[in-house]
Amino acid sequence: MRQPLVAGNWKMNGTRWEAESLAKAIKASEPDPAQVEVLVCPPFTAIDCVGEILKGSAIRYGAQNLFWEKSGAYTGEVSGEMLRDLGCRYVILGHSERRQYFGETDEVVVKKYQAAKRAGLVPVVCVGETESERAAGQTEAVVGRQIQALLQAADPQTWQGTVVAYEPVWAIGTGLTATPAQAQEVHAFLRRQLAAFDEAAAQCTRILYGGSVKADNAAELFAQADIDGGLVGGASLNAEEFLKICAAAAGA
Ligand SMILES: O=C[C@H](O)COP(=O)(O)O
Repeated sequence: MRQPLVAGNWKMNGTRWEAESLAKAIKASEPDPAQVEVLVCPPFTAIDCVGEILKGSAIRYGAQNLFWEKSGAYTGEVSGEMLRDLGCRYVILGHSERRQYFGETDEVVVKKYQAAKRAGLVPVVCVGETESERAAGQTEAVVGRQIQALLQAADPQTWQGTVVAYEPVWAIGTGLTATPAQAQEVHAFLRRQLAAFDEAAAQCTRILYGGSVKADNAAELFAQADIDGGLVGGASLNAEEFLKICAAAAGA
């Protein structure tokens, strides 16, 4: 039995004051942690203050990226060890926006995965195809390449906890959600890849869906057998909407 996880990716949004207000509002109506695990990933600048707000709560917080070295002359970068020092439990890796705007390759994502594990962070590794790749019938080829790059470098002994997020690029921030059937098909494909890597990993790994998840479509997505929660962008910036999505996961 996999515990549902709903993760809010706040992306590059919000002042510290706005982040505090959002965290307070989510904490005020905190979902039952026995039913759903809730994670928020503020921008680096707000991690510390959100962590303070969330003290005493079961809501987890994490980051949206890291650099793979522990420390050194890497201007502008932040290491996994620094994130742990801030109390982060999770880190999102390989988001399509990082692949698209910052040139992150599968190789870079693997290095970041290994750095997250070294630092004791739980990686949330994102995969997903573009609209043209889907139209060309390449969804499994693209998503398969992305997950295989990771699995070939990973060790089943240390995989435990790792979260995978399927985010079709064409559904991110567009209002176009994959249908539950489309999402389930890719999630089942990913779970088969995990089974070939390690049967226990296939059973335990939470595979989240991301891409225009909203309160009104969350329940039918989360009802799919291989969808274990969501990675939520825009809708995670509104506490009421985000909490409804968490409630949908709790009830799945
Ligand atoms: O990380 C979250 C995803 O990019 C989804 O974003 P969205 O919910 O705004 O489509």
